[in-house]
Amino acid sequence: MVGLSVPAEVTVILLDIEGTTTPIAFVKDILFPYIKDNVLEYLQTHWEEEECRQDVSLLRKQAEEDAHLDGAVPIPAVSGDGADDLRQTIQAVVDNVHWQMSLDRKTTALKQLQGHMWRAAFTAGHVKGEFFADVVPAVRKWKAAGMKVYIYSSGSIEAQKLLFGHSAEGDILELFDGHFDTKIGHKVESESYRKIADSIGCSTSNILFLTDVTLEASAAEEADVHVAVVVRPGNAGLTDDEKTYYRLITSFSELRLPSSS
Ligand SMILES: CSCCC(=O)C(=O)COP(=O)(O)O
Ligand SMILES: [Mg+2]
Repeated sequence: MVGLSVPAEVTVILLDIEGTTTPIAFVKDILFPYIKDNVLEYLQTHWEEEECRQDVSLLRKQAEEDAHLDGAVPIPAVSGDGADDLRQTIQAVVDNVHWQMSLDRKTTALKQLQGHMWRAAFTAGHVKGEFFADVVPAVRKWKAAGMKVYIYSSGSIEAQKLLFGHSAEGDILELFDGHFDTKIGHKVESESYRKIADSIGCSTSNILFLTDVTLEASAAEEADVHVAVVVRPGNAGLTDDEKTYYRLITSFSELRLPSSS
């Protein structure tokens, strides 16, 4: 039978979002343009609020770390010298966000602001999370078979909960045992996967990680996590070497759990 046998020691399935559960087009054509189009107005409206202050402070710290990068956009502190100064600072934050997004950066600072901005769009029902058709039925099946299912995405945990809590298939948050984002570490660093296993309370070899990005698969594998690379319409192509080396699936339905026939 066609499919990929899940090793018997696997008790946890860890899922990436963009390119794995969800079309890249949904993120690139719906979620990201929402940020680009609304960030100026969002900052103007929420500037004095504590959550927004913290988001800007994190972006400023990130801008300091990025100062050596080509095209980096610094964010000056507000000196308190009137409306022009405030306007310039807000514009610098907008430019910084646009610059980071042009490079598809996955910094915690950018992802935190994005999560807060998407809150209004998801809760008002203007945006609904999208998943490939095989995702929800497969996750339900895995759960029924006793698997734990977690999410690990560069999108902030808050954004992940919005996506699954306000989806085209309703609120499906209950299907997941927990969520991880870049606060635990970046997805291309193997240490992140060790920390995730510690946090779940299992061994790394009890985890199967599904992702579209081979750099992430490689980092997970280095930590002794089982991996499969997910090939979806719209994903970046894989090299011939990657196609040979990694176990590939095009649908979650291809996974064969140890007890299933
Ligand atoms: C609502 S999740 C937003 C997706 C996102 O911002 C992102 O960067 C996705 O990255 P992933 O690690 O899931 O490929
Ligand atoms: Mg991905």
